Amino acid sequence: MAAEKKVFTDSEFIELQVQRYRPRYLKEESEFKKCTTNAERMNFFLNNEEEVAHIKSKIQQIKPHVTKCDIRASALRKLGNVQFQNKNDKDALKLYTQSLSFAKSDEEVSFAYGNRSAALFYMGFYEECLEDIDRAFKHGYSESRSAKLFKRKEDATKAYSSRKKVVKVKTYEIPQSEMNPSIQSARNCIEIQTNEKYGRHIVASRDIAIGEVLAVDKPYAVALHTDISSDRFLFCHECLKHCYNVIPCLNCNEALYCTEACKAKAFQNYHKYECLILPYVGQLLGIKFDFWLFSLKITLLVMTEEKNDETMYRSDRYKEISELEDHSNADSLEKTYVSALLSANIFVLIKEKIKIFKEFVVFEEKFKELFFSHQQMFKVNAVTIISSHENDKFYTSVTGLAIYSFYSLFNHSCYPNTFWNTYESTMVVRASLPIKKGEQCFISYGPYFAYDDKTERQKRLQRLYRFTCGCRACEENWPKVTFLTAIVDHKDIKQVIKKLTENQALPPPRYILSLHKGLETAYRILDGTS
Ligand SMILES: C[S@@+](CC[C@H](N)C(=O)[O-])C[C@H]1O[C@@H](n2cnc3c(N)ncnc32)[C@H](O)[C@@H]1O
Repeated sequence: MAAEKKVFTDSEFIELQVQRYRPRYLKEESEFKKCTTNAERMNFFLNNEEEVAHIKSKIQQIKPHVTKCDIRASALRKLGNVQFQNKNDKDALKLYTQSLSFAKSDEEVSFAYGNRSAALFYMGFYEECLEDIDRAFKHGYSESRSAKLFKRKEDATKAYSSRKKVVKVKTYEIPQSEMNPSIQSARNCIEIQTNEKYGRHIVASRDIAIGEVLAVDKPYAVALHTDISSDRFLFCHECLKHCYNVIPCLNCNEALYCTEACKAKAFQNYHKYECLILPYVGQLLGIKFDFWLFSLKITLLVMTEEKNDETMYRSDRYKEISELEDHSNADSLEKTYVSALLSANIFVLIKEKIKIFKEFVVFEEKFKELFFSHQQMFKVNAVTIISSHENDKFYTSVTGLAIYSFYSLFNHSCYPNTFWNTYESTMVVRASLPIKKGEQCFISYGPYFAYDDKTERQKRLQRLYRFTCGCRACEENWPKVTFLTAIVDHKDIKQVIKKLTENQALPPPRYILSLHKGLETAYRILDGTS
């Protein structure tokens, strides 16, 4: 379906739906206005028997997507063979993985692994190649073809042991001695404060030098985007790790994992439920909206989380997520109405297909409320993850979603003094300018004063995040500094980048360039420092 291929931002998606449901909203507006909580907003639709019956009948008419099918697996594998013969190894590899995701019988599974091992061999991923050969044999790879596979195993083993360069994903951990005693993900140079203007915010507890790491935050949860582009076959559904030889879920063809451990963890925690609605969710409303599956995942995680009353600000606990700002009441009533209506549809689908609420009426009420509240919270706090792989020649990127509890406390400035980048899904925040003790640490949520007018910036922040920016650049109405983009390669900028990356696990320099473009220069020019 064409609609599924387009990656909508949440606001674009909801805005389109708002137009669609306007006549109905206008009729029901005055009644809906009386709802004050997210549970009441969901129940506005779910307590309406006619509405629920209508949703159920739509669900009954859905023909679920085929999840496992040897004929399709074989066709995809053959398409992979064509790419392989044309030496397009990476395209071949993706098609073999797609084939694997559909493969039902052991024979098809073993062929897909066997063929993928050839693409991996020619791409130079010998370890992954050897893993796939073992998997092919485990699934009973046909004896008549085994000789080829044994030979590849021998060649890959030789090549693997004699290779010089090992590609390692860069990572960063805060050293034990520098850990913040009261914030799990922060270094001991920052603290959380609260004031009327900004709510909670991050402040330097000592002078911080340019390039210093402030926080290394792990997400509470992540989700691959639901766009069906073939890049999703190169990432782990559970941890977003980039992986050339993912293994499929046994039931569906959408979830693939980097290891058996990730597969088992995902299945146990949420995927055994998610898997049941995947063949339907895109068809019920004509689109598979990322926030629905992500919210389902977090709602299921919450239900099984162990209690932890520690006073430290934690990144791996739901309590912090539940306290994040959501500005539910700042959205227009019409948008809230439409979001609740769509969520109610998905909730009925969940109830029909997952059947986890049979005995737990209280659980069902809680689930319903959280399922909608999480989507409201994502609008302000969800982070798009871009994965890049500069270390190997098969560069690729994919977008996922993540939710971080500590990183979400950083406020925005159009003249930020920190920047972030992700290592797989770990978020590292560094100082891009020197920060004095007592100063607030800001990130940019998108707009920079150097490139956009104040009105444009404020409009964007209001539309996407529902607040009026009160940063220094906005309050003092700084002029744009567009010429800066022209000098990003100036040797002084290179010097700044060198300082930024010295002794750190290096973020790719192009990230710094694209994220901060000329801001370091702006800093030098405006404040006269270098
Ligand atoms: C991701 S949260 C940041 C943490 C938040 N201050 C809290 O107390 O949880 C984003 C919200 O912080 C506030 N905020 C962030 N940057 C701001 C700014 N430049 N001016 C005014 N308010 C801001 C807005 O309420 C915004 O919706």
